[in-house]
Amino acid sequence: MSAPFAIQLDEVSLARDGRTILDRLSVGIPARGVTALIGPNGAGKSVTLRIIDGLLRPDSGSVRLAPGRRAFVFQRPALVRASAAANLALGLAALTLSRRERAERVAAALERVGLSDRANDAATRFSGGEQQRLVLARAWAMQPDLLLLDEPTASLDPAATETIESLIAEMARAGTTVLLVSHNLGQVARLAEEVVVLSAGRAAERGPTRSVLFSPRTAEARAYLTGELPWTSFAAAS
Ligand SMILES: Nc1ncnc2c1ncn2[C@@H]1O[C@H](COP(=O)(O)OP(=O)(O)OP(=O)(O)O)[C@@H](O)[C@H]1O
Repeated sequence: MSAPFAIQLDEVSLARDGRTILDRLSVGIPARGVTALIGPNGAGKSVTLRIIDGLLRPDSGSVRLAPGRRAFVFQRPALVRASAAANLALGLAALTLSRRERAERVAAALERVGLSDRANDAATRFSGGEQQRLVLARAWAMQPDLLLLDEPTASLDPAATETIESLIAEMARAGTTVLLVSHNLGQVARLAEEVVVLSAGRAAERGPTRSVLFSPRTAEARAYLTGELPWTSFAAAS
């Protein structure tokens, strides 16, 4: 794998029910910082994350990952019917930690997302925003080398969004490779250094966040961004 990339997809294709979902997708994700994967509904963003995580196997092409621990935060929080603390401890089960270290990490993670007083409450009864804070706390406690995020703040209130964004930024600063799927372009601008625009299962464009968001070079990226940034179309109309 070329040194600066933590993830390298080469000519990855996937079809389902006779429809092409990924079309010889080739893209490298830098080891450092946050990379955002953006693009219209159905472009193949979630499928790409699932392939990277090994949940889906492509029909052809290769996926190479730098070695290390992965954490995947789904759009809908995946929690078991147990307390918040137990859900966090489960996330740490694969790590070699003493009982005391595990308890300390669980407590620190709950504290980090402002849920210390909810440690013993049933996680599946938490509100959507609380559940999402909890799954992010679980990922944080795992100290992963690679963090895959699928619209982690969709439907969260501004305060919860802020907490989650600061956690993501902190993990990236600590050396975690972050790949973020988001339609929230403000969030993409706040967090990501690099942006990849996916369109119809191909990487239509990639580059530094500001240049992709504000000066897209391709028709696919422009079409997506015009739809997503209303002020762009207002500017064009005036
Ligand atoms: N298991 C599956 N079987 C059949 N089709 C699938 C399957 N998984 C995904 N697809 C299709 O693949 C396409 C890409 O889906 P994906 O969820 O990756 O889109 P996305 O870019 O994440 O979109 P969104 O922004 O709406 O979340 C969609 O048309 C979807 O219907």
